[in-house]
Amino acid sequence: METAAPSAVIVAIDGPSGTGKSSTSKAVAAKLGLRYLDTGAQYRAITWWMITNGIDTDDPHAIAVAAGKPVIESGTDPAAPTITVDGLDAAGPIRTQEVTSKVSAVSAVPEVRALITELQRSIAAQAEGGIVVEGRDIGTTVLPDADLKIFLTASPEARAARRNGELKGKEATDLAATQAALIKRDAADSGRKTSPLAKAGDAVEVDTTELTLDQVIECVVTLVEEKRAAAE
Ligand SMILES: Nc1ncnc2c1ncn2[C@@H]1O[C@H](COP(=O)(O)OP(=O)(O)OP(=O)(O)O)[C@@H](O)[C@H]1O
Ligand SMILES: Nc1ccn([C@@H]2O[C@H](COP(=O)(O)O)[C@@H](O)[C@H]2O)c(=O)n1
Repeated sequence: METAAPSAVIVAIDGPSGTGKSSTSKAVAAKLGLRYLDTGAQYRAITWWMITNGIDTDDPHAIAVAAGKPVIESGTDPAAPTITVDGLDAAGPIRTQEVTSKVSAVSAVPEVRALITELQRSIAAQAEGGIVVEGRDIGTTVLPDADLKIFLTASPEARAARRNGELKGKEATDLAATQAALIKRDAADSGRKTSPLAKAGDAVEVDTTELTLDQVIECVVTLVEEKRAAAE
């Protein structure tokens, strides 16, 4: 007798910066044979395009006018996610401090959000076996009908320590400065008018402060498996 393939499942993972969304989402998708979409990378990519094309990132009107110009493509293999802008690999350039400091202003522009949201929905719709999509507004706005919504949190201290662990040897690692920068970005992302960073009413909140990454992954895998079992 043939065993039926598990049903396609759409998982939305949101939360503030440094809570473990990318690491968790990639690992969960890989373990469960799902696709993976990093929506922050898409907002970073459009921000990088604005910077390299001389658009003033403090001018929402200029950003809105240019928003439709870049072609952003995301590869959704969790083992090797990709991001290109106009066919160019943007994976490195989108992680610079300059992009990180400007991305909240660019992502707050409604025209940018409308375009990127449409792109995200079309990628999710094409993921036949299911997908894990991570960001800030996935459960609330992009995929409000997701099968499972998770909202990751962690204390600012834990998040800053994790970020500094990543930067060690590459850039200055002033813990207080790292913490201040991530709190500032969260405040901008939570305070914008159009689809701010927020927990969906039906999301499961997981505080990762005292958990290892493996424990968070295991917790989310279990929640997905429970959803799948309930749907059978
Ligand atoms: N539970 C955890 N315990 C310890 N370190 C963790 C944990 N979860 C994630 N990390 C580490 O913290 C760092 C940030 O994680 P990650 O990039 O996944 O967060 P994020 O929420 O996607 O951040 P951002 O929104 O800023 O992209 C990574 O170096 C990751 O390995
Ligand atoms: N759904 C999302 C995802 C991200 N953003 C914006 O992009 C920034 C970068 O996100 P990272 O996850 O790569 O750190 C983030 O600070 C937001 O400004 C968003 O608006 N919506």
